[in-house]
Amino acid sequence: MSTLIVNKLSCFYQKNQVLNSLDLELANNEIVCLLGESGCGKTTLLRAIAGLQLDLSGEIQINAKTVNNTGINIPPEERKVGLIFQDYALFPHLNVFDNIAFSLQKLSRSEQRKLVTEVLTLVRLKDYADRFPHQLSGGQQQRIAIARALAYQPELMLLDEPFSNLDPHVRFQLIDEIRQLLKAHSMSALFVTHSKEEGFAFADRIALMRSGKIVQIDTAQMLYSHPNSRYVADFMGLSNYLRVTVKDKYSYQSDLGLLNCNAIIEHPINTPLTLLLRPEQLAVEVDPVGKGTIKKVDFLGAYQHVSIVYLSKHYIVKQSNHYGNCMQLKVGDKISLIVLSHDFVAFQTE
Ligand SMILES: Nc1ncnc2c1ncn2[C@@H]1O[C@H](COP(=O)(O)OP(=O)(O)OP(=O)(O)O)[C@@H](O)[C@H]1O
Repeated sequence: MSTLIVNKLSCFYQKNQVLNSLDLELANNEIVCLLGESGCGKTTLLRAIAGLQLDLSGEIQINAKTVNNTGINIPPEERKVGLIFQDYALFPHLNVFDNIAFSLQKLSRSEQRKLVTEVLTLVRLKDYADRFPHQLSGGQQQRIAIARALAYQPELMLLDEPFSNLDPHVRFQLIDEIRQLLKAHSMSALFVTHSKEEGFAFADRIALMRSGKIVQIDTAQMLYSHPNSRYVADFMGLSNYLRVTVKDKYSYQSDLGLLNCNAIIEHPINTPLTLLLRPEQLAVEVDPVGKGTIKKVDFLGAYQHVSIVYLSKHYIVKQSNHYGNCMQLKVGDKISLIVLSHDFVAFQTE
């Protein structure tokens, strides 16, 4: 069963369409990350699911219950979603205990005490119940915000850039902890971030948004290695593009020679296509009669990026520094450029 189904969801701010017939499905116990350029509608989508957004059309189901559709708009407090924001949103005048107990007012004091202790234990801050928010570090405040959301026993967690105020060391430790916590409690989560690295570390799948739509949803590995468009390819990492024509079912003809494919090419012979070549799918060899010239070498420790012009086209090649032996390439060196064997991704030539 799915925890969340979003079906043809559209949203307008005045005449400005921010969500455009968007579809999304989260399986039980699945964590999905929404990535996309600023302004593409990520926060609006979270707000719509939480019940905080007006002017919606389309359907939203949470655990098979329709919370939004024509004539249906279940209020936020009845949707059983936990919300966690970037700024923690703790009440500054309440201590940790009361911050968490705030949404538990229907319970008796002893029930509240039991639940608060339980969730504080989960986030490893059992001894902090009497502290006030200003007496906690950013990471601790965020864990309290998470404890408060957990105490509410939500069916779905919605997290809007929850880690962006934290320094990198605390951030990735917390990402790891919260992921384990959500998984241990079989909870699904939808998570907004600007950071691909956070998305990779936290989510099972990444949904890449553009102009109010999800353009591809898959594991981070698939989005990187098998993007369905140049937009996704470029968003996920550095890309080189090479014009090719289909020579036969198993090979392409290109400026870099004949490229043999592992899989059958579905396009007819002579179709012009554009191949995606990640920098690590290329290699260089110093060659005094090579057709390429090195323009720049950026040494980055474990690897280096080598910028090349080959037959008037620019390429970036990544060289791993496996044994501290990054090749001693110099600007101006003549080289030949080699395409390493891999599963090719080809797009229609624009
Ligand atoms: N209250 C509002 N009134 C009018 N337009 C709004 C309002 N809130 C957001 N928008 C517009 O809706 C679009 C989507 O905003 P949203 O905050 O969902 O984007 P986002 O992808 O979360 O952006 P960011 O990554 O910068 O946080 C933007 O163009 C924004 O300017």
